[in-house]
Amino acid sequence: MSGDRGAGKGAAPCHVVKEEVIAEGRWLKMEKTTYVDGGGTTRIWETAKRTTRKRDSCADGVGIIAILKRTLHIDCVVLVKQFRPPMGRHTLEFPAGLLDENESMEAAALRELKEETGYIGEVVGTSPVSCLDPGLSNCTTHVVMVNINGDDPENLNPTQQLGEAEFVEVVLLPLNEFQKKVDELLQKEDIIVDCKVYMYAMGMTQAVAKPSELPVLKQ
Ligand SMILES: Nc1nc(=O)[nH]c2c1ncn2[C@H]1C[C@H](O)[C@@H](COP(=O)(O)OP(=O)(O)O)O1
Repeated sequence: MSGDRGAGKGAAPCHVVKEEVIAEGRWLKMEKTTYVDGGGTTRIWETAKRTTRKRDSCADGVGIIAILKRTLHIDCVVLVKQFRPPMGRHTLEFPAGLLDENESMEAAALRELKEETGYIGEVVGTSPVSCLDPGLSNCTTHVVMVNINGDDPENLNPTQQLGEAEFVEVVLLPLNEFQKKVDELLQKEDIIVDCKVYMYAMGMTQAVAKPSELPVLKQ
């Protein structure tokens, strides 16, 4: 991006001046953030934060892209459906959860996957710390890629380890038709899909799109 208002060369250094807590609960707080914008003007932003972020941690939690691999089966993406009070309805999400004190993202991902789905997996990739809704909050996550060996005896009858107030349904959708199957589920049920899940679905569709679908080759 070029010009005076961009965040690049020549822009005034944007920075936060102060953060004042306006309201605080058990899990969340709201702050008034005073900052200097790219034009050098001091402004106010309303910011939501989790109260649970651990000291020395730059992430609040982990999200898990878990692929269930079984002999003679199409690979499946492991999703969870649960009632989310802020949405007032059920959501379709990747398994996810908050980091415990001194817990690595890999350990948190495998723990949350076991708790929410019953599956035991193996970490095959991790994302850098990434923001979730930066216009609203400082919430951050690591996305952790996990493979599940569905032929392993410990994964034949997966048993969730849910807390008393947790009601999580596991949903398996085939990777090769992922976007189509998500769309079908959304048509059938009154649920809302998490943005990360739908972006993954769109990305998978794009990744397997045939060269003949390029506009220049389409006749
Ligand atoms: N914003 C929240 N409000 C609550 O009233 N309770 C909350 C909030 N965020 C988390 N929690 C509670 C719910 C669970 O008991 C624990 C841990 O949640 P976790 O499983 O790690 O994460 P999610 O799957 O994203 O809920 O925190």
